[in-house]
Amino acid sequence: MSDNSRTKVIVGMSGGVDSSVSAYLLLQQGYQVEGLFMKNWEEDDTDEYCAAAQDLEDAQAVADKLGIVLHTINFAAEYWDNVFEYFLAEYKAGRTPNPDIMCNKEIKFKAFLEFAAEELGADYIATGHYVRRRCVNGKWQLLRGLDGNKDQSYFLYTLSHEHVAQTLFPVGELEKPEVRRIAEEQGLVTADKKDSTGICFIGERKFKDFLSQYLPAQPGDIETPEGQVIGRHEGLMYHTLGQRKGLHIGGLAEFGDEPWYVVEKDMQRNVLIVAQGSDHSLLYSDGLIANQMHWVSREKPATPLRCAVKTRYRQEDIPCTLTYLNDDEIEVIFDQPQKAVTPGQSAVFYLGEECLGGAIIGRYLRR
Ligand SMILES: Nc1ncnc2c1ncn2[C@@H]1O[C@H](COP(=O)(O)OP(=O)(O)OP(=O)(O)O)[C@@H](O)[C@H]1O
Repeated sequence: MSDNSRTKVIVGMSGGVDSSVSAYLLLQQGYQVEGLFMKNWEEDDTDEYCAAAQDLEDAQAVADKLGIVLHTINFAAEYWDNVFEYFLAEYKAGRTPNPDIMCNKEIKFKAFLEFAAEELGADYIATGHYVRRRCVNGKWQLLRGLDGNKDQSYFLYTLSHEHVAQTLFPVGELEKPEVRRIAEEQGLVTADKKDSTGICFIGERKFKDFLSQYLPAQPGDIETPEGQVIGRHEGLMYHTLGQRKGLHIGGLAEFGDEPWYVVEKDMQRNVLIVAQGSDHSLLYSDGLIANQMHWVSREKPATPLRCAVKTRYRQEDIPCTLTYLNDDEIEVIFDQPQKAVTPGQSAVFYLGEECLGGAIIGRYLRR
């Protein structure tokens, strides 16, 4: 086994089970390990939602149990400027952003990485993400996590091969139940802690209440694709393409009982367009246009490229063909039409186990 005792690793410790076990595994592998807890969101006085204080307490308890130092850092200003402002601007433009992807790009693999390397003398950083890496011809590739249910590569496609070279992902080689088992066996307080869900700064609050604090809502009509007004919405930003829940349409005798789905947001007219039936043709797209294309390898592959794409986390792979339209914009054509392709979300590309990179969906294509 290689001698890791001179290699310093700073583990991002969130107070969750995955990063707790990551720290433990790195110690087992003989590294010099220290933890770093980040605070990215300032709560207001009455905030009972964000569990950051509890998370810090848990991270500290795990660090104490493992006998490692836990540092703390506040990146709330960076988070606000680079993640939250983006999140608001996207919603304002009628799109559905993914702040976790931006957080990985701007905070974990920028602010955190720089701080760990420059201030804490890290040779590597580590996180509890379920992804793996491999070195091919001197270049690091990002791979899906071994546990297909937990794979988090979708959220990490903005990494470069240099980022991947500098980061260890100890739990990416394990299945989640095994991670919990290790935590239990080692008596870590996080062993049974629930996985975090949703967007961290929103927590368990109602999304609508949260967003309305920051963006003024503009009510408008709900129309059928034929232009018949069948209801009112409270603001387009509260709705996502493909959404069924929360439309409050019903009891329209002439339309029958089939549920309604959002098929378009007409930003210019402030109209929400809905259609009936979970298989309505307007829910499907043949492809998409995306921009801000990023390749983990930083080298543009030759296109057209046959690969697989995910347009959402936890989606099955969709076989597709990717073609460049210009330096930054791509067109993706699916082999089979797909439901609810959503502007603002990311399209992430794979070749087998390798996550190649991704781009932000600008619009869907319908023939
Ligand atoms: N507040 C934080 N401070 C330090 N590192 C963090 C923080 N939040 C997340 N991370 C790092 O990013 C990884 C992935 O974060 P994510 O929010 O997806 O948590 P997770 O997959 O539920 O993992 P965990 O069980 O460790 O919380 C974590 O495992 C951890 O290494």
